[in-house]
Amino acid sequence: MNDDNTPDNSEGADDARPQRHIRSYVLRQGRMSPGQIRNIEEGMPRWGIEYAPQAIDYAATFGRRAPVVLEIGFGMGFTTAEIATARPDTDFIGIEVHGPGVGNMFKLIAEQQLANIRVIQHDAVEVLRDMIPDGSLAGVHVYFPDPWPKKRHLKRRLIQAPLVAQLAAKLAPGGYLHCATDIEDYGQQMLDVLSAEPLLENTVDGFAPRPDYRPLTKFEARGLRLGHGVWDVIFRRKG
Ligand SMILES: C[S@@+](CC[C@H](N)C(=O)[O-])C[C@H]1O[C@@H](n2cnc3c(N)ncnc32)[C@H](O)[C@@H]1O
Repeated sequence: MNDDNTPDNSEGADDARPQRHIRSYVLRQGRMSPGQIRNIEEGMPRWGIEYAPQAIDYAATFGRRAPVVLEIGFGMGFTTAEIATARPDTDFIGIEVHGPGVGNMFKLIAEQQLANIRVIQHDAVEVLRDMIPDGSLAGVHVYFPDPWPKKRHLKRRLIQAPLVAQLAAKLAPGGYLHCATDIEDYGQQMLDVLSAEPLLENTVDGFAPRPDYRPLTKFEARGLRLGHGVWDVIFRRKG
């Protein structure tokens, strides 16, 4: 990632190594301020979940039984905090690889005393595979995933058939998968891939109107400044 957390144009040093799966990000450590480092050191033991190849016990993690919504790639966490504040009866697990974003998420949790957010700093693909039980989620949010606009980078996009099949399997019947993007062809890709997943059905005909519960995200605002449109895609698990 570049410093502004957008994909850069290089292939990244990790491309030469054998990989278990194609990464949807290139990790740049970026410049972590002492404050951000402190936020992570203080936040991780309280609201962090360390990656481990072991299913998360939601009740033990949150100290209650409530619907659980997973967010992939929360960026700086502002949207996550706003949604979690508006939905106190739902628990949220946010996954993000970018250190400054994770630090900021912990800062927001501490400042706003948000009891219903936990954070995992790890590749979402591995977290899904190893830590999220099948049929356990009330919803999944994937807001403005890295667009990877160059043709040779399209394979890095998150929303592709194998991941969507995995996400669908993690949803409880009736649970929803909500993706949004400001890149038109990625929006169409989202609609096509979700439509082709047998476990899912569209909540509307085609693209969804932006639902009230989704605030403007940082990357959405950036896209709007650049004159982009916005495409929301919301499907439910059948059954
Ligand atoms: C373009 S930003 C959007 C951030 C935020 N959702 C927003 O709308 O402002 C995409 C984020 O996804 C994160 N990301 C990309 N691939 C990821 C992965 N496999 N696991 C976890 N986070 C990932 C990136 O680090 C980045 O912060």
